[in-house]
Amino acid sequence: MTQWKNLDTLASFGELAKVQKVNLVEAMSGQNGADRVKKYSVPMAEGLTYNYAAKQVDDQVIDALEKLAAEAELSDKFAELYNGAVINTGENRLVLHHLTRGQLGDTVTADGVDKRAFYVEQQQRIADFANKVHSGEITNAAGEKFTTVVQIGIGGSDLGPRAMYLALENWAKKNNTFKMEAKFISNVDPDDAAAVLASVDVAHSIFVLVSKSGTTLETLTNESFVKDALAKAGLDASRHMIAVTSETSPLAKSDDYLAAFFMDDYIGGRYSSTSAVGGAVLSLAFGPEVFAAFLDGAAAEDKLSANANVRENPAMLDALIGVYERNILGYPATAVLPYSQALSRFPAHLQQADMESNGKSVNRFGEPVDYVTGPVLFGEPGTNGQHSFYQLLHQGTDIVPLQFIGFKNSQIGTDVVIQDSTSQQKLCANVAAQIVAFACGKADDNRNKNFEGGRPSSIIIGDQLNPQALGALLAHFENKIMFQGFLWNVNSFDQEGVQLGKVLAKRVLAHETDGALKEFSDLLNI
Ligand SMILES: O=P(O)(O)OC[C@H]1O[C@](O)(CO)[C@@H](O)[C@@H]1O
Repeated sequence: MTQWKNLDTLASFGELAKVQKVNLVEAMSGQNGADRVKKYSVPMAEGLTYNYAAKQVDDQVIDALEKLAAEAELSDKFAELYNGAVINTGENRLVLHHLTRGQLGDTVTADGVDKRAFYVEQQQRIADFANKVHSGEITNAAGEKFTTVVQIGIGGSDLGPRAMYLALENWAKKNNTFKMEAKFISNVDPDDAAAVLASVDVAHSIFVLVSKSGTTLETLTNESFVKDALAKAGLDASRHMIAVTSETSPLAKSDDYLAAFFMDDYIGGRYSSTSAVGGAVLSLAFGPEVFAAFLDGAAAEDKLSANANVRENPAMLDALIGVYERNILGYPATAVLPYSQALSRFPAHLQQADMESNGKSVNRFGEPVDYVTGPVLFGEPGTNGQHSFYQLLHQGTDIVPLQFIGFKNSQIGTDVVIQDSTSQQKLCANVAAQIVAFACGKADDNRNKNFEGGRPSSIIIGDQLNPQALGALLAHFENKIMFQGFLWNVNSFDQEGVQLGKVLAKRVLAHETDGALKEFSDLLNI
């Protein structure tokens, strides 16, 4: 059994603080920089590479981080997690999202069933269902094929699947595996559902209601919104809706759905993209084979994450460097910057994955911690972000460590040569330029034009964003977040912080308010 200890009680953390800090401007300038780019690079799965040359680390720092990983028992804790320990202590639950994409360790039995077999069974049921929809065996009441899939869900039941869909939409079109367009309704803002419904042909749409708990206010409200639209169109909602939920949720018992597919309480919402939550919409949109390839990529990356050798484990290394930046260097935030339009919603997904997991002030035993935990995370695709918030990143008073992602090839392959370079080359040139500009800066006598440099970044580089690479990328970040939670000794798998707002909103709707809550309710005309 591993020991769960606060970060600041670990001797190796004290030692880490004493290691000489790296001067990133010097480290990344001239031949030094060139050598570091070659040296500080580690293979990920599916042809991806994690390069940390422009991070504020050197061999001494990495040695100290290795000791920290060993003392914090990161590898052993991961093994306990995938072998079925109750890692989510807050909710007394196992944490099994890795099992949705592969058998990493022992057979895990819970609720009397082999959990890997359960997840595979659900994948198979979804695959059969999707194939029947595509072949026209399952149709609308008029016997016509469904052409669009609309997912209804919020948080983890929206962000991951939506980000993954957008990431692969153009790839699937280019590779002739695109089956159906997908749309997403998430916000309880009525304009969200109304606009999506106005943009689809409801008679040929299949709606996927996704809610693990089956009780989320926004999702149930949007379900009613959709049912109302179906009824107004003279359609039987139960011929147009499927549900993805846990077997214990109220939705599981309902006859309102054409079919129901299951995840369980051991899959956190923000870790559910590789479960039935992502599986239904992605299998319908792209075919089950594409979803299977995505799972393969995630499984391959999980295997690397199980390697106890920090220098060969990109997720663990990334996590350790992130903790070094947060707790020793004192940086408050991090930005995820994919130079890939297809990853436009990937930062939004990671925002939930990271901030809902590690935005905690108490440790696993409910005791306050005396150190900072999860950073603020934000991001947008490059090069768009360069024309937006990069000013602050280059010359602002805070140093924000950056996580770039880039691909050598586009997904569609259509390109144009302007001024001797393609758009893809321009995209890649920009990310290379940004890494060096952030790290090295540029001295100028005019202070307004001076760049201090010393702003750390890493980059994940791949050949092309395909289903396998996307799976590996997702698993990398999920595992990074998990390792950081282990280091901070927080429970990364509950989210009590979202409850208070929900309770107060219910009170407002029941008109049970006083004080400031009543005044704001009045101001908003509720
Ligand atoms: O799938 P459900 O149960 O509707 O939950 C949706 C989301 O709500 C949250 O519980 C936060 O409010 C997330 O963690 C979760 O992803």
